[in-house]
Amino acid sequence: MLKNKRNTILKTENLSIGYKTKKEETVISKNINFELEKGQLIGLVGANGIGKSTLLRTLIKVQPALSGTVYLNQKDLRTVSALELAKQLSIVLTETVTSKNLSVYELIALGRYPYTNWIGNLNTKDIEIVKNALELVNITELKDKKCYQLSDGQLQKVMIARALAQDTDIIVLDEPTTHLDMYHKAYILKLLQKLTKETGKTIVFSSHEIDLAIQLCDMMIVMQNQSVYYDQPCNLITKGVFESLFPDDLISFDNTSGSFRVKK
Ligand SMILES: Nc1ncnc2c1ncn2[C@@H]1O[C@H](COP(=O)(O)OP(=O)(O)OP(=O)(O)O)[C@@H](O)[C@H]1O
Repeated sequence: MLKNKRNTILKTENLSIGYKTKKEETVISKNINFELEKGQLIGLVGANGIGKSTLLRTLIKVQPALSGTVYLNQKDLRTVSALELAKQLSIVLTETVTSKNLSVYELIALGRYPYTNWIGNLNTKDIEIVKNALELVNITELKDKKCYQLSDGQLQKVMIARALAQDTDIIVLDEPTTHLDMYHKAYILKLLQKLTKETGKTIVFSSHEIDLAIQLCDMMIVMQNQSVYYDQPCNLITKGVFESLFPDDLISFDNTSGSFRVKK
């Protein structure tokens, strides 16, 4: 049966990512091909330094592709203006929250910037969307707190609500579970899963929480030295992709439980 391509939100075609100076080009990864569909939760995993952040930065147009193409809603990313991009794609980078003096409400309201006038006045619809974002992430009671008063887990939820207020088709998060305890790692990823189902948005996140990603994601992008795999977690397990993710001297992947074990 032909797949319904209309649901594709973001697509890469023979994408090659890396860094270029006047003297040399360093290819971090190449032949990257995937199609992210509406309403899916997608986890991006791989060893330290393999290129996850480089890939995410290329997808959000912070750095150019070395070759190949990224399509956002069928349009070549190179031709998407900054304002169009802000209406279609939002980014959650908790490490870079510079405005911690703002209240939670004010920070989330900033998510409306692609739609408001230059003073940032919110109309009735904007206010409704901000309220809805607070409710979806279950942080309405935090709305008057200053961001510097929040724990890492609470701040992560606020940043997710800010991205929801931006009301884009796709939300990209770079390591949203860093600094969180086991419970809150699972909480945040489960929240992302719930949001994809309730809002129909596509959510892509990079993470070192491979076990959790296997349990919660619809699809996963697995980066290895020679290849980038894109498939459902169960298919990736069957193909043995996780077994070759790390050197096998310390940890091994258990196919039955879908998790890593330390070798004793
Ligand atoms: N600005 C840069 N210029 C040149 N090389 C870079 C730059 N930033 C990162 N790299 C290199 O690109 C490779 C991939 O780095 P990247 O940060 O994308 O990996 P990662 O998978 O996100 O790593 P981690 O899991 O440790 O965060 C590394 O070898 C890194 O040294």
